[in-house]
Order: sequence, then structure tokens, then C-alpha cells
Amino acid sequence: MELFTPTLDWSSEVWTSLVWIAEAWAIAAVCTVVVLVLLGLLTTWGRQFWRITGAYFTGPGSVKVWLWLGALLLSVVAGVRLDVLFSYQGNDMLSSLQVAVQGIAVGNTPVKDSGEHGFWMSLWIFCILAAIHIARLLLDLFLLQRFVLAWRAWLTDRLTGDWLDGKAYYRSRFIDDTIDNPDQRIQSDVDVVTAGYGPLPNLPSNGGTSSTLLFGAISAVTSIVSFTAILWNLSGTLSVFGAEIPRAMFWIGLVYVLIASAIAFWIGKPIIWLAFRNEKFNAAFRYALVRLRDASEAVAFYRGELAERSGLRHLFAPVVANYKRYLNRSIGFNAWNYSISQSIVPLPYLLQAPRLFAAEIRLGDLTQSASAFNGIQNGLSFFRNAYDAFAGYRAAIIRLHGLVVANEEARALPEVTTLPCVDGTVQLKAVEVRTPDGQQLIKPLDMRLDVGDTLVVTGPSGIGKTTLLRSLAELWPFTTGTLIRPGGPNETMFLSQLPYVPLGDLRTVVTYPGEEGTVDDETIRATLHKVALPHLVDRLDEAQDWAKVLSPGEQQRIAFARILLTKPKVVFLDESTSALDENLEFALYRLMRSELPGTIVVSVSHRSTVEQHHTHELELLGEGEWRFGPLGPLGNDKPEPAPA
Ligand SMILES: Nc1ncnc2c1ncn2[C@@H]1O[C@H](COP(=O)(O)OP(=O)(O)OP(=O)(O)O)[C@@H](O)[C@H]1O
Repeated sequence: MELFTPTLDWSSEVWTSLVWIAEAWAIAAVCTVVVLVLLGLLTTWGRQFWRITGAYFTGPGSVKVWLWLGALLLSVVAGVRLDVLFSYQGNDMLSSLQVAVQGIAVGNTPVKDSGEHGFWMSLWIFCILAAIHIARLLLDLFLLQRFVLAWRAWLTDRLTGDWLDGKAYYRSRFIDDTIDNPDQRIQSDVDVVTAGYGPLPNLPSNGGTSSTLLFGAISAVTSIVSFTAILWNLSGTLSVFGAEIPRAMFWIGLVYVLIASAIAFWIGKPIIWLAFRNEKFNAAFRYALVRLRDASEAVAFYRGELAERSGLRHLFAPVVANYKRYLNRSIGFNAWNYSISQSIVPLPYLLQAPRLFAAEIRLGDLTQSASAFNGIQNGLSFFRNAYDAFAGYRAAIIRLHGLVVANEEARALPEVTTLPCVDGTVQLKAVEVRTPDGQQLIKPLDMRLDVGDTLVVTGPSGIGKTTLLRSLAELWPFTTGTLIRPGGPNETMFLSQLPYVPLGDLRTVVTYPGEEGTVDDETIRATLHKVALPHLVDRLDEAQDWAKVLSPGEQQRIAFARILLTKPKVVFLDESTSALDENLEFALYRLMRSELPGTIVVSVSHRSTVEQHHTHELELLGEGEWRFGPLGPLGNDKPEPAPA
């Protein structure tokens, strides 16, 4: 009867394992980079991924990114090595027990002692391995989370910048294939893509590297290779109907899992687009809820609850219908995966037990066969199980790519050619404006306004006044011609009918679009007094949803305060006094003229009372015709209303 001998020389295992980890890391690193480059070149989603975030891995600071990735890969490889060592430790523990029991049974003390000693040794080894395992898991989670966080911050910044660049956030409404919910793509899909777990947002509870798609795949491949070597050594020859199959357990396991995976891919294929549509329908529903919240007052005045409810039901119906199909397909997919995972459990025991009974292997060899088999089957089935998760992940990549493409197309749309002027004048040269369907709104228009000139644009509703302003602000793509105007930051201002009210305190609201802190509080307070908002001077620190607090008339007075604070050389006003009474309108125009006498003012208005503040008129006559000329002397041809 043989004495117990451990499966590994544990005394030199630290060095052996370190060498193994170093070699495996180098091989895994090279193979991973090669595979990723091939995926980036050969697959659509790989190209899309690279277009979205490739700069993070090549731009300035990418050395740190690669070092971080290298550290994560090291953690993955070390994890696999630990699994391998655990399998040997498990083998030693059970085989030593078997030897000890056999020694007791035949009264052979040296055999019994060798088994007993081996058992205690294996327990000590377990303690050491377990301590390293726990430390690795925690470090792994920390490193991964910090990596994902840094990447997400970078990608969010890049995509918000890309969306805002060249007014893509506005002009993308004019492209052929408009996209839905860019806001949700930036907030949610960036999270999903950088987390890399599948369709899930990033959370520490999702797990460490081995739960992610990339490192999970690397871990799976490394496990397969490592456990294959173990299984190969433990496999014996099997005789089936007279035919001898050498290394039978290895080959049977491999064929079984490959066939199971191929069938799973076939069943799971529709899950990719079902997951995509699930997110799309949910996003549309969410957007409708947000719009209802934003327009709550208008809806409430209309008593529009019934209409809103049926609209929301209408939007939620496809969520349910699609989800049913998604669920059915997922159940079929899971049914297959669970069946495969369960039915494979007894296979190694079935194949190895006869060899144990024939005393060809020990008990520990049997259990190590099972764990090695399990390691390989887990590794191979990773790809099968991750298919579903990958489908959701790919859908997020597709959505982000859609956003990047839409931004680019929006920037490529034509716009009026804008040149900076040297003398502070505004000149329009052959500016022609059309509707999206090609109808001419304004025939080529030539015009010049000198410093201090004021122009009112008039014409019936729907004639194209606002669209002319949109064209001059480089928002409207269906336009040609040249605009020459002061080109410095905020030297030319455009104000829409209802000014935009940003989130934040009142100070931020009044000084918009200037950056916070550029104007001192005293100046802001004095300006609020001038625009007839004295009741707001003590509320600068208050953070509110000011768009809902301030009346439209107050918001329009805030717009005039912004003009006084920004001191533009040219200002375009689109119905900017429509919510004010005539006295206030008169006072604000007078204030603007006296404070900024050199500023060129262009106003769009229906009100005849606005005309008195202007020196020139551009009248839009319909069918593209227009008339441009001077008005009477400022204020002389119209009666003055009483000051406010
Ligand atoms: N995004 C758009 N897509 C298609 N047509 C548009 C779009 N925006 C405006 N139009 C059309 O362009 C024409 C001019 O609209 P615009 O808003 O410039 O008129 P307006 O003179 O400012 O009207 P109002 O005095 O009522 O504000 C209208 O027929 C309008 O329907």
C-alpha cells in the first residue's frame, strides 16, 4: 500500500505559480489585443464601439488606461491560477483522507500517518489560498469599479461635448434618420457600455472582472486551457461498443458543450433585437412621461388627463407586447441552458467512477476530474450564457453609435455662411430661406445695418420671421447666403420668445449664458431693479425651478437683464416683449437704447408699438417677397405711451 504523496510540490508552488501567472498574462495580453483588433476591424459592432470610444484607448492619458487594463488582466489570470490550485488542494484533501482510512483499515500506521499529515497540510494550504482569494476578489472589484468610473466620466464628457458641438442637439431634428432620446443614450447607454456586464448599469453588486463580458471571456478561455491540461492527465480510455476512445472524458465533454452552445446561439438569436426594442419602447414611454411632467400646467388647464392617459397607454402597449416575446424567447433560451448545465453534472462521475473502482485513480482524482470538468464546462458555457447579456450590450453600442452618427450628420447640414466683421456692422448677402420641402420663404436678401441701427421685422403669422432669425443663428439648414456680424463670444445674441431658464439659483438664471461668477451680485441686483424686477433682488441664492416660478412676463424681463449684463454688439429679439404690457415694453426698449446705444437691435414683432423703437423695417410680404427700408425718425411718428 502506497504512502500519501501530494499532487503538487507545495513548497515551491509560490515561485511556480508566479512564473505561470507571468507567462499566462503575457500570452493572454497578446491574444486579447489581437482578438480585439480583429473584432474592431471585422465586426460592425466592433467598428461602432471603436468609433464611440476608441480615443480613450489611444488619446493622451491612454498609457494609464492600458496599465489599468493590464492590472485587471493580471487579476483575472491570478484568479484562474487560484482556481487551479484549489482543485489540487481539494484533490490532496480527499486523497489523503482516503489513504488515512485505508491505513486504518489494514492497520498500516505509516500509511495512516502519511494520510493524516497530508490532510492537515491540505487544510493549511486551503487557509492560505482562501486568504489570497479573498484579497484578490476585493482588489479586483475595487480596481474594476475605479476603471469603469473613470471611463464613464470620460465617455459622458465626450458624448455631451459631441452632442452640443455644432448645435447638433438642435439641428439633428433636420437629418433624414432622426434618433430618439439622445439624453437617455448619454445617461444610460454610456453607463452600460463602460460597465461591460451586459445590458446592466454599473453597480458594485454586479461582481468583479469575471462577471464582465471582456474579462469573463478571457477568464473563461484561460480556465479552459488550464483545466484542459488537468483533465487531459486525469482522463482514461473508454471502450464504447468495442471502440476505444482515448482521453474519453475530455473529448466527450468538449463535443457536448460545443453542440449545446451552437443550439443555444440558434435559440437566442432573436433576443438581440428584442432587447433593443425593449429599451427603445421603454425610452419612448419614459420620454412621454417627462413631457407630461414638463407641460403639467398646460395639460391641467386643458383638463387633458383623459387624452394623456390614452396617449400613455398607447405608448406602453408596445412595451408589453415586445416584452412578452422577449420573455418567451428568454424562457426557451434559459430552459436549454439550465438543462445543459444540469445534465452535464453527473458526466465526469459516470466516466471516472469505474476507474476509481478499478483502483486506477484515487478519490481526490475523481473529485478533481469533476471540478476540472466543471471548470471547462463553465468556461465554454460562458459564451453561451453571456449571449443574452451580449445582446443587451450590443444594443447599447448600437444606440450610442446612432447618437454619434446623428451628431455628425447634424453638423454636416448646410447653414448660412457666417463671417466676422471688423467695423461692428451687420450685413446680409443673398440670404435665401426655404422650408424643409423646398418652398421659398425669403428670396435672396441683401441688407446692411450700421452701429446703433435698429430693425424691426414684420409680416403676417407663418410668413417666415422666426425662420429668418433661425437661419441667421445658424440653426436652420435650408438656407444659403452670407451673414457678416461681430464674431466675438456673446457679441451677437439671439433671444427666443420665452427665454431659456437653466437649472440652478437665480444668479445663474440671470447671468445665462455667461459663466457663473463672471458678474458680481451688486451689478446683478442693480440690473434687476432696472428691468422692473425689484422683488427678486434678495433671492439670488435661491435654487428653484425658475421656469415654473417666474411668469412669462418676468422671464422676458430677465431676458432684457441678460442683454444689459452681456452688452452684445448685436441682439436679435423674437417677440421678446409679447408677454409684457405696452408700458413695460416701452420702458425696456428705452432702457436698452440708453444703456447700449451702439448695439444693433433686430426685433421680430407683430405689435405696432414695437416699431417706434426702430430705425429700419424689413417687411415680409409672402411668397418670398420682402421690402427693406428706413422707418420715420425714432419715436417721432408714433405717440409715446406713458412710462412704466
Ligand atoms: N421645423 C419645421 N419643419 C417644417 N416647417 C417648418 C418648421 N418650422 C417652421 N416651419 C414652417 O415655416 C413657416 C414659417 O414659420 P415661422 O415660425 O418662421 O413663421 P413666423 O413668421 O415667425 O410666424 P409667427 O409670426 O406666427 O411666429 C411656417 O409655414 C412653418 O409652418
